[in-house]
Amino acid sequence: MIRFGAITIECANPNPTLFVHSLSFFSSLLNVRSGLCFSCDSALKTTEVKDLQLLTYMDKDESPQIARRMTRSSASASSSASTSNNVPVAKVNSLEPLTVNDLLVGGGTVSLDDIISSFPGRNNQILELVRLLGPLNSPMLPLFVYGGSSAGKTSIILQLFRHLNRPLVYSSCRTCHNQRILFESILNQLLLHRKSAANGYSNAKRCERPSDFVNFLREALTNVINNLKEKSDKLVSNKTIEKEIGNMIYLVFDNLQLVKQWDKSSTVLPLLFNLYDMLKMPEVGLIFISGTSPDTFYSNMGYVEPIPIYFPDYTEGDIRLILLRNQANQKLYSSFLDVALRPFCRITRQVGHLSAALKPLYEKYCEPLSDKGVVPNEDMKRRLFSHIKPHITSSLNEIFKVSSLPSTEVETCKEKRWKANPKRLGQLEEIGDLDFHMSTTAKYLLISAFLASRNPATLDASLFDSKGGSDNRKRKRKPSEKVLEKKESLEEELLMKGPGTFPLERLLAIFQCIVSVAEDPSNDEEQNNDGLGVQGGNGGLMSDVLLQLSSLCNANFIFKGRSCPIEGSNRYRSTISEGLALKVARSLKFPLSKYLYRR
Ligand SMILES: Nc1ncnc2c1ncn2[C@@H]1O[C@H](COP(=O)(O)OP(=O)(O)OP(=O)(O)O)[C@@H](O)[C@H]1O
Repeated sequence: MIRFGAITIECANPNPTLFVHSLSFFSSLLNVRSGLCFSCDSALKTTEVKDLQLLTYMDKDESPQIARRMTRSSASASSSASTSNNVPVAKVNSLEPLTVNDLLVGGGTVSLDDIISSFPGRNNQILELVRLLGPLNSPMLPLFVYGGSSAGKTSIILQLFRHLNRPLVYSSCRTCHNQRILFESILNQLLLHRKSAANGYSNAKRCERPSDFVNFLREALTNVINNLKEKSDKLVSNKTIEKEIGNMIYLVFDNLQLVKQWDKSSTVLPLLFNLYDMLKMPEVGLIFISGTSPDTFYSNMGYVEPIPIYFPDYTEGDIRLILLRNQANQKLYSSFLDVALRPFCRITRQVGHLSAALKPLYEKYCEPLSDKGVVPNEDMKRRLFSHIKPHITSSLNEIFKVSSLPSTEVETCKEKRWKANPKRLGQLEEIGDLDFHMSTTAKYLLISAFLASRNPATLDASLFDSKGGSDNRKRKRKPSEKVLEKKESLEEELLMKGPGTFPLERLLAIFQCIVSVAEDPSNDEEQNNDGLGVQGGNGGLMSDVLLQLSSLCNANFIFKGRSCPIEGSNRYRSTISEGLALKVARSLKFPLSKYLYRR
C-alpha cells in the first residue's frame, strides 16, 4: 500500500475490481504484467489488484487517506487499456449516473477462442462454465468454482462474463473482510451507487444484519432485473443492434474460504448458500469461488449444494505454455524453461510466483547474448545454462519463501476443519484427489514423513542413493536366505508397531533426497546441488521447511511427540494412510512405491 503513488482518481464504475481485472487481462495479453497496475511484480499483482477493491470500497471512516488512490502507472494503464480497446472502462472523475451497463465487465468484446487461448490448460473448465451459465436468460443452479491459488478462477470467470456481456456483481471476501462490508459492497453495486465526495463516501445502505441484507438484496435485485427487462424490451422495439445483455444478474463471491476466518459467528456462509432457496429468483445466478474444496463448507445444512467446478493444479506442460505466451523469442525462452522450469515447479505451481521468480533468471540467461532474437544451438544452450547455474539455488530459495506463505491459508483451513472433526480424516482421504491444496514442499514433506514412519531407518541408505534416487542396483541384487529372513521379521515387527517414530534429522535427510530425484535437468551437471537447494548451510530455507513441518503437525498430518529423554529431541510420526500418501505422491508424479520398503 505504501508504494501507491500520489495520483488520486475516482473510479466511477461501482465495481472497480472488474475494471482492474480487465487491466490484468490486458496486461497478460500484452505481456506487460510487471509494473502495469501497481509497479510491482506479478507475484504480488493478484493480491494488490484485489487490494484495490478494498481501497475503493473502503469506508471513509476506515481509511480516509488511502481510499480511492491509485498509482500513476495504474492511472496511465487505465487510459491505455481503454484507448487501445476504445472502451472506457472507468469514468474517471465522472459524476454521470451509473446504469446497469456499469455492471458489465469492461474492455470490449472478447471471443471465446481468445479466452481459451489466453488461458492454457483451462479449456475444459472454460467450456464447462459456458455450458453451465447457459444461453442468454437461462436460469442456473449455483456454481462452486474451486482450486488452488492463482489457478485462473477469478480471471476466467470475469473474462467469460466479458465475453457473454452479462451483468454481474463481484465481491471478494478477501477485501470485503467483514459481513457489513460484504453486504454493503453488494448493495452498492446493485443499487448503482457510487461513493463520492458529494455523498461523503457513504454507502447506499447501512446494513449489518443478515435479515436486513436479505430484504435489501431482494429489493435491489428486483429493481435491477426490472431495469434489465425494460432495457431489453427497448432494444427489441427499437431493433437496435447493440448486444443484448439479458435479464439475468449474477452475484459472484470470490475467495469464499476466507469467510471462515472473519465470520466468527458462522452466519455468513449458511446465508450465502441459502440465498438460492431464499430468493427464489430465477433471474439471479450465484457463483461461489473458493480456494478450498466444497467439503470444507457444506455440512448437510439442507441447502442446495452448488455445482462444483474444479480447477486442478497446472501440470508442468500447462505452466510451460502459460509462461511461453507473449515471449518475444519463444525458442530461446523454451530452451531456458528446459533447464529451469522443473525444479521451480517442484516448489510451486502458482503461475504468478513462477513467472516472478523466473523473470530475473531469464534476464540473466540472456545476458551473454548480444542478439536477443537468436535461435540457440546446443552449444549456446550449454553456455547459457552454465551462466545461470550459480543463480538457480538462490532463485529457488526465494520462490520457496514466497510460495510457503499462501499455502498456510489453506492449511489453516484444513487445520481448523480437522480439529473440528478429526474423525472425518477417512472421508477426506476418499476424495483425496481433489483435496490437495497444499504447497509442493508440504507434499514432499508429507511423503518424507510417511517414508520415515514406514521404512526402517537401517534401510534408508539402501533405499536412497547419494543422489537421492532409489538405488535400484542395490535393491535388485538377489538377497540371501538369511537376509530375507531378517527382512521378514523386520516387516512383521513394523506391522506390529504401526507407523514408527523418527527424529527431525532423518525426516530432513529423506526430504532432501527425494526432492533431488534424478529428473532435474541440472542434476546431470550439478550433482552437489539438489533441486530445492536444500543445503546444509542454508538456514533461511530450512526455517521454511520447519515452518511447513509445523503446519503439517498442526493439521495432524504428522504427529509430534514429546521430547525424548535420552536423545533430548522431539520425535515425529506420520499419521496418514498409504492410500493418502500414494495420492499425494501421484499429484507430484513421485514414484512413492519405489521407495517403500516391501518384502
Ligand atoms: N491458464 C492461465 N493462463 C494465463 N494466465 C493465468 C492462467 N491461470 C492463471 N493465470 C494468471 O494468474 C494470475 C492469478 O489468476 P487468478 O486471480 O484468476 O487466480 P485465482 O484462481 O482466482 O487465484 P486465487 O484463488 O488466489 O484468488 C492472473 O494474472 C491470471 O491471468
